[in-house]
Amino acid sequence: RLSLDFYRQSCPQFSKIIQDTVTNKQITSPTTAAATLRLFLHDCLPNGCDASVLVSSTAFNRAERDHEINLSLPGDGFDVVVRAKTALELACPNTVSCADILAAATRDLVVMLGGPYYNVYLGRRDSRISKSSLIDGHLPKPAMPMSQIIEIFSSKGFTVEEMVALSGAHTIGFSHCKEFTSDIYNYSKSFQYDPQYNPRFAQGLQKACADYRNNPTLSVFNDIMTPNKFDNVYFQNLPKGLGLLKSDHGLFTDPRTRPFVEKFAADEKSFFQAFSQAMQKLSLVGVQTGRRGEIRHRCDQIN
Ligand code: HEM
Ligand SMILES: [Ca+2]
Ligand SMILES: [Ca+2]
Repeated sequence: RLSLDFYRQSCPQFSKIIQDTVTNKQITSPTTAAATLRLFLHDCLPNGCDASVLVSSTAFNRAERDHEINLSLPGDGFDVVVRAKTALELACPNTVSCADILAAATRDLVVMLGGPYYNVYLGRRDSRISKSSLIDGHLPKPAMPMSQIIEIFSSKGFTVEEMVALSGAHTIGFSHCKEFTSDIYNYSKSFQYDPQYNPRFAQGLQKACADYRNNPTLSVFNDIMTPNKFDNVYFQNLPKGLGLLKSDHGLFTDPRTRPFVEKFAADEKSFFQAFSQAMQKLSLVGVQTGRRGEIRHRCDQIN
């Protein structure tokens, strides 16, 4: 019951307001696109694309946002949604859901960085719950075995190829040192690193992260070659040992995922096609429509 022109009558300025907000925000804060794309994933995998990740905790409820895995979600992703919501409430009060804003803003930001356009169907409603305790097991972590990562995505209806395509999101953005230092910076093995890393890359990472215990904000680009461009270079990096996270390497070493890494590395068009199709599918996971859920007045608060 979602549709492309859901707001045609009720909020004809919808697309333009999102587009303007996103453009301004990305120009002033270039980390916004990656921040928002990851935020969208972290909304959609646990209990569907329903803006549950945007809700702030209260004295009575520990919200998803305060789950450990969500603490590193950057403020810019939340901020761009709030800005669009503020503008949309002025133009069309009580009409547009935060979940639709996040879905549409993510698409527009991917396109701004050179990624493919895909259709975002609209009419999602916002969740009336957000519980930190419901997150476990729904989001992938770099140290998980590939089987478990595949299982998380397949439980939401994604094939292995779609999972690999979605992981191409790591063509932009960055990761904090603590997400990969156990692999490149293993003191007990006297500076040995996981052999899947290119040795010079591993040394570079050791240097960049040398002080990460004192400075937990230290971070490294996911795609060291073209960190701000949405392209297929992420996949070209993996066979060279230039993947950052253990899960990135895993996509190349695991025989189930490797053929897709090779295909997307060789052919950007096929990556873009698979990514757009999988993103459109991601944007439909578990959506609430009709009279379920609500249109939140504020994206960080259940009505
Ligand atoms: C396959 C399993 C995946 C794992 C284990 C994983 C894990 C991670 C981790 C640990 C980070 C670093 C976060 C930080 O330190 O702040 C990260 C960053 C990121 N992830 Fe993933 N991810 C996966 C798949 C995906 C998918 C499917 C998407 C989107 C469709 C995605 C989008 C992003 C983006 C855009 C960033 C950069 C965030 C930023 O720069 O602010 N990831 N991921
Ligand atoms: Ca959600
Ligand atoms: Ca890139």
